Amino acid sequence: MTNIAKGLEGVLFTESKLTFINGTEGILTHLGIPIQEWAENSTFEELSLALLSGHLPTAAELAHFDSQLKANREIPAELLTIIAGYPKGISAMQALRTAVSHLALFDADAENTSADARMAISIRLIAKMSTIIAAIRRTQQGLEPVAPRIDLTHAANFLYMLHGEEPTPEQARLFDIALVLHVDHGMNASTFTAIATASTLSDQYSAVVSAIGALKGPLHGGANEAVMDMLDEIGTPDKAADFVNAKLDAKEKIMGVGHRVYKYFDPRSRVLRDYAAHVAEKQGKSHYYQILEVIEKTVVDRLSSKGIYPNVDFYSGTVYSDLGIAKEYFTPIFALARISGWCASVNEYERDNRLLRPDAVYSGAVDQHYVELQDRQ
Ligand SMILES: CC(=O)SCCNC(=O)CCNC(=O)[C@H](O)C(C)(C)COP(=O)(O)OP(=O)(O)OC[C@H]1O[C@@H](n2cnc3c(N)ncnc32)[C@H](O)[C@@H]1OP(=O)(O)O
Ligand SMILES: O=C([O-])CC(=O)C(=O)O
Repeated sequence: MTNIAKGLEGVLFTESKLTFINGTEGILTHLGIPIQEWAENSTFEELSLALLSGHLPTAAELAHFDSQLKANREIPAELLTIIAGYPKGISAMQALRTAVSHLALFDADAENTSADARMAISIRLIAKMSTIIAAIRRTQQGLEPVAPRIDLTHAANFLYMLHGEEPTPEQARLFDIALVLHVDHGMNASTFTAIATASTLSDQYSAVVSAIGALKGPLHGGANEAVMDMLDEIGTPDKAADFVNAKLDAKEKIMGVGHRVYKYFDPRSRVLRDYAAHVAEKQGKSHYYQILEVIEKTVVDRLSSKGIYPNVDFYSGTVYSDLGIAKEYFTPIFALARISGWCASVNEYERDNRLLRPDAVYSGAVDQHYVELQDRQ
């Protein structure tokens, strides 16, 4: 009997120096540094550069990278016109996937797959992703896009372009922490997809467009929006426990919980919960946070014996919602952060590339012969 690793669970296909996860103890590190330390001390810009370069950058390296990102924030005017012409009411992830593909058409070097070109395109993509997402949101609302500012951090500039007004320093920092928490996560489905595409020696844009498609699904990045749908469906905290129990009795999944690798609390969900709690406390407990507290307790009571706990998507939506972000944009925001992890992982893999090509056990018919159309039953 041949063993099949369904869902590729536990299959090791490469080495990586970027991210380590211990799923039983709920530990996540980047370059050996715990995620909690990155969240507390670092920024999206710094973690992105650390993963792209493989080391903790010096102040001069970080300043240079920051200036490169700022210089690359603008997107072509033609692309803005294309984005503004997308049909109204489309899903934000569909729009993002298409817009990044369109962006490649305006990059004369898009199909250059040398290591230097991949790095330069990575920087352009990281910088422009925020401008694209904000432009999609605003044009979908019938508003004018807001041009990026170079005097703001990556996080603050995104909120500024999205809302058309500068965030407070506290809002900008909270959003930056959320980005830091989402930058990378080992061989998750979208990173694996990006690597699989690049392993054919396809270009960086194609790898990222593939990854956006993989992130979109509700079993992966799309779960953050699905959590908010669930909270809206539940409505009030007193209904949360019954809702969860009924779902589990019907053998249905609760969104934002469970993970292929973590069989304990996802450490990112703990950081996000603390911030969500802090904001809820300050603003008078938001009903979303209160519902999540009940869901978490019910899930842990019923499913911790199966290793099912809240994941990163569980609390992120309440934090974004507190920042005035519509739920359709939660998954694009995941992409806004993960773009750095995708690019860093692709660039690392490409240094010693081998075509990714797994196999399947054939279980179909054998010894058959072609039957003429008129002779078939
Ligand atoms: C950023 C991220 O991608 S984090 C993940 C985001 N996704 C979600 O939150 C969606 C909800 N969660 C899930 O669907 C899953 O936990 C996944 C897809 C994340 C991981 O799935 P897998 O490792 O393939 O586990 P699988 O789906 O096979 O489930 C294993 C068992 O746990 C149960 N289980 C897993 N997740 C859940 C859940 N969210 N709610 C209830 N039960 C669950 C399954 O029903 C199954 O039970 P069984 O053995 O009795 O049949
Ligand atoms: O690692 C995974 O499978 C999913 C995940 O948490 C992530 O991509 O952040």
